[in-house]
Amino acid sequence: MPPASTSASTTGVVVEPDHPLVRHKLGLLRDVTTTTQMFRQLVNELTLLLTYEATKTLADEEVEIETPLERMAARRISGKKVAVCPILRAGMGMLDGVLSLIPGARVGFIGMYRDEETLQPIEYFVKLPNDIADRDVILLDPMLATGNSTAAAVATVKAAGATSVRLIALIAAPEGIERIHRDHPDVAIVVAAVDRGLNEKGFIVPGLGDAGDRLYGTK
Ligand SMILES: O=P(O)(O)OC[C@H]1O[C@H](OP(=O)(O)OP(=O)(O)O)[C@H](O)[C@@H]1O
Ligand SMILES: O=c1cc[nH]c(=O)[nH]1
Ligand SMILES: [Mg+2]
Repeated sequence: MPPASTSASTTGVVVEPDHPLVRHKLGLLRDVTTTTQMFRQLVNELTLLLTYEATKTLADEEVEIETPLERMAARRISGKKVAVCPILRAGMGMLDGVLSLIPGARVGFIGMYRDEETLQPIEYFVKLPNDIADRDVILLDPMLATGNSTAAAVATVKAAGATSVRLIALIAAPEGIERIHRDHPDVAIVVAAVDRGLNEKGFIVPGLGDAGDRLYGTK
């Protein structure tokens, strides 16, 4: 018998789905010979798989429905609605993947790039749903490197009233995870892989390079 209502805490959890499809697609994504077109498609597919993981803790409840044959108890997502917030640019590549599974989600945008010298984030655009305080927020960014950008984005949505925040990323460095755990221990992280670390320029190694440039064919 399923519970009448489910709602699990996501506090501080790092989920790395152990799945052959995730491993296979991530290997293709990292490969330097992968084309822009293929890269975009893989980001979309990986995001779909990670969204399945990231939404496992959304609350659901019992509802009575009628099939063509009889009445039955079904389950329906309850409680807060979702706001998806990509961190521009690279997070935009993940947006359609989430929206194809949660088509009714509201979308907020956080424009941010990291200064190449200081590795500090520079915010250049923010547009969030007015009722973000009442929503489960899913932040999207393929790369969690130093964690400076994600930490700033979490602060931005919290300043707007958000109290439930998750991050979906594709690759993280241990340094980035530590940073989020330290500054925002309530934020759950779902990531396809945690890599070895950062190089002297703050890039994740082995990583995949610059996610935004690979998504959009810049540089
Ligand atoms: O964890 P951090 O050290 O902050 O690094 C990660 C950030 O760097 C990349 O964005 P970038 O600055 O390249 O902007 P872009 O998406 O416009 O390319 C990436 O998409 C993250 O936002
Ligand atoms: O490895 C990295 C680090 C930051 N941003 C990226 O796109 N890649
Ligand atoms: Mg970039």
